[in-house]
Amino acid sequence: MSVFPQLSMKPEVREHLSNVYRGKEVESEFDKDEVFEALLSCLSHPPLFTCLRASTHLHPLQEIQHRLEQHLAQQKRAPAVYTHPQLPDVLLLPVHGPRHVDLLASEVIVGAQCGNAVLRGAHVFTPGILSTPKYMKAGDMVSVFSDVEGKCTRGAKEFKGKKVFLGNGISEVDRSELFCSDGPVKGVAIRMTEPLYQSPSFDGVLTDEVFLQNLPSVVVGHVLGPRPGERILDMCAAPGGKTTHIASLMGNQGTVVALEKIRSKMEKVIQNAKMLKLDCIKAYCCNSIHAVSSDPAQEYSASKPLLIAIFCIFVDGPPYPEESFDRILLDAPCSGLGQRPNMTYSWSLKEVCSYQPLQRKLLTTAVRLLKRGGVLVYSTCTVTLAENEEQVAWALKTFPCLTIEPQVPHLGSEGMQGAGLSCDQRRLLQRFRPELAWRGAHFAHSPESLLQNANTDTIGFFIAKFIKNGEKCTQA
Ligand SMILES: C[S@@+](CC[C@H](N)C(=O)[O-])C[C@H]1O[C@@H](n2cnc3c(N)ncnc32)[C@H](O)[C@@H]1O
Repeated sequence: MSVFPQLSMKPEVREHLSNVYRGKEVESEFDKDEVFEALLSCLSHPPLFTCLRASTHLHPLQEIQHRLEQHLAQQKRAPAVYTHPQLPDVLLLPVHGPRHVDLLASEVIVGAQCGNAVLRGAHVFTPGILSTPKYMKAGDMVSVFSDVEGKCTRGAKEFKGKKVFLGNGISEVDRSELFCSDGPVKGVAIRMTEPLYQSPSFDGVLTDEVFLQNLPSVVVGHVLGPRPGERILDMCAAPGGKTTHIASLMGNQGTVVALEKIRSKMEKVIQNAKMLKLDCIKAYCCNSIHAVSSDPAQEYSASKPLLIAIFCIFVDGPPYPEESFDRILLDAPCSGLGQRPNMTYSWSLKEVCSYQPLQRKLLTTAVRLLKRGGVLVYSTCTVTLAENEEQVAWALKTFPCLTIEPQVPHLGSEGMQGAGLSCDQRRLLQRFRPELAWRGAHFAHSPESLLQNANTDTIGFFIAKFIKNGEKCTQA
């Protein structure tokens, strides 16, 4: 059963995407039109599981699983907590839904982003609320809707536009506390008691032991394969999900340099590193395109005052000499079309297409910073060819020293056709394609049948692993 409308997008973006999935080059055992329709449907629904990465650098997985089960047992509908058969630091909680929930007379409208979070188990926090009934008081039962097209004005008392039902909850605030001149009170505004998709809220739960992370993102850390004592670069780090995973896999031994262009986001990386007790992470605010210096001494003295230069060297901040990292992760900024759930994608085709050149600049810096014999992992959470397979084809052509390598674990599908890669090359890539397993409702019966879909009913995601070979890498 599909309860939500398909992901809607500008016709030009839809056509662009449709060409990827229905293109002539694409040979498919499935009906291409059905696969494309399934993609648009599954993207507007939440994935089958909530995935938690366990802090196995601090405690054994089973201990964390046990503590989580105990914690959840205090909630009314405690879901089972499964371990993942191939990922030693993952706990999976099935998401149940869509459930039957009766509509109530009082309606609260939340922004689309807040709505997406509610579908993944969150309560409604005050900044997410756009509209409430005129006389809403703390203690009132309300139905919560998402303003999927972004048309509702903040402070409205009703909304007649397109909205999607998310479930029922109990208000913890009066309306007057939400829309006052000095901003809303902080914290939870609506506690979701009957969500359409049932999944526990993890706000403030075992904060140093579990970290909410999509399953393909956890796979990225394992594919990178960091080892204790290595020097690793995460070029686009915030909020630090993958940075902290890398540091955890290294047993907090070695150095993980985390770069992030936006300062406030970089601070989130620091917070997460602290929360998970990972002090081998060194985070800096930096545009990673400029993170390489061919001659560090010259770079420091020519472009920075001496004191800043000495400070940079002392704190190990960017820029870095060529070939100075054992492994590099480029979890690139991207068009984000694989994110779930998402009911409206508002970007223009120009915006979607703007990422390919940026990703190429970042890839170029990554290749320069990587040691010979080192590993580069490139990943995105989008489903376009241009940002995924086409980037791999471009990188192989531009940097003859790069080869693509098998990935362990390989839980997704192979890379898609249409970018000129050979069959063997595509087999080495990893694409998570939820559309291939899309069934609609999340009510599998046995744990086995449920877990069978854990690796497929995920967000849309792409991973490529490269090795930089012996020869000095000059751009072709
Ligand atoms: C896909 S997100 C990274 C998610 C992160 N790896 C994680 O798992 O938590 C991409 C991040 O790259 C940052 N970013 C974009 N352009 C950048 C650049 N030129 N240099 C450094 N960071 C950049 C964005 O601000 C964003 O936080």
